[in-house]
Amino acid sequence: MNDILLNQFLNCGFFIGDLNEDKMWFMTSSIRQLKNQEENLFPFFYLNNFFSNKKNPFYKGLNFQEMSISDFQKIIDNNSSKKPNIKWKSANKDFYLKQYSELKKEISLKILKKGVPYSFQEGSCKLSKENKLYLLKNILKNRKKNSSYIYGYWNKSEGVIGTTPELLFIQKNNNIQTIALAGTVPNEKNVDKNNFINDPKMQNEHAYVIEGMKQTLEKFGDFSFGKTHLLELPKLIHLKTDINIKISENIDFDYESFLKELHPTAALGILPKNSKSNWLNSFESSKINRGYFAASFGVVLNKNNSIFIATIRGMQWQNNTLKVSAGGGVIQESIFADEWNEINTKINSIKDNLGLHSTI
Ligand SMILES: C=C(O[C@H]1C=CC=C(C(=O)O)[C@@H]1O)C(=O)O
Repeated sequence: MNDILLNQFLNCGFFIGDLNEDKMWFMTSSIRQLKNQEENLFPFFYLNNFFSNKKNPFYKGLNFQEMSISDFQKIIDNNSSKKPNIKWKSANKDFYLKQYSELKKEISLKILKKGVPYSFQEGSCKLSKENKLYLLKNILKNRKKNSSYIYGYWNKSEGVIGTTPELLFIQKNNNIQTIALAGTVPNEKNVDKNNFINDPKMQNEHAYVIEGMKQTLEKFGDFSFGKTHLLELPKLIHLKTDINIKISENIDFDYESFLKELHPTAALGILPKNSKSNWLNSFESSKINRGYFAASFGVVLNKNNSIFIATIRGMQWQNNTLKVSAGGGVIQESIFADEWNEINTKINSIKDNLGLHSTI
């Protein structure tokens, strides 16, 4: 990547990187939003919103590259960057409490088993190119070799950047790899990992995600679940189960229909997925918009190879307004104070990852 390309990338760019594989894909230069996906346009990026109702989620630029994350880091590190001076408000507790209380009512009425309320912390700052470089440098510097994915997208007025553990799926021919991820504890020195993995509340929260995924996946083929284990991130630990699906021969796999069936799973949305409950939608009709929080984001290399993630653990912006959002699964056994703590821990972990250290 030369200086001209880097400059174009910082104006308008897309990237997704796989930390386990030390591999990333990025796209820049005259990026167009396509009306529909045309087969000969591979590779392209896909960015929808949480509800998957964006009209033109396909993006194509003139320059598309694959490189190792380590090589990309060397290029980025050679350029000067600047920490953004962000004025933060406090995290929005009222917005969270309202969702939490409504959800708890629906759970007690047995309309829902699980939901994922969220909140956010808002800040203001107009991000310059040097600021974007600073955020990029930080997510690269703070990366660990684990099953997480770095991602980013921006144009002149909006953007999102972060490091997510929430893989939606990787498609390689008729094999699909996905995960169930739910149950969280801060990764602190004295954390009792055994206690965490055996905690009945955490296990239930996790089991609900698996239950929802089984219902979706059985439509596509045979699937197998790995053993539930710990995913240890720098600041948080989660319960994770790997899932593999072999797409049935009689199904002509189409990543877009699969994505729309799968997302949001109960790790980000609700269980049951097809519930008549209006809980998930109702918070969107308020003035507060999720924007790109927990949206589906992917790179489609060709018909047989794509990778999709959910944009959690990141910061998004629109003009001068920045937002760091976080959600957490709530079930019958959940306690408000613990859940609100989890939201704050997650928000802090995101700011740490981006090098925006400050307390909330
Ligand atoms: C929705 C988020 O996390 C999800 C992913 C992992 C663990 C989760 C949990 O324990 O609640 C959430 O389902 C978020 O961080 O914003």
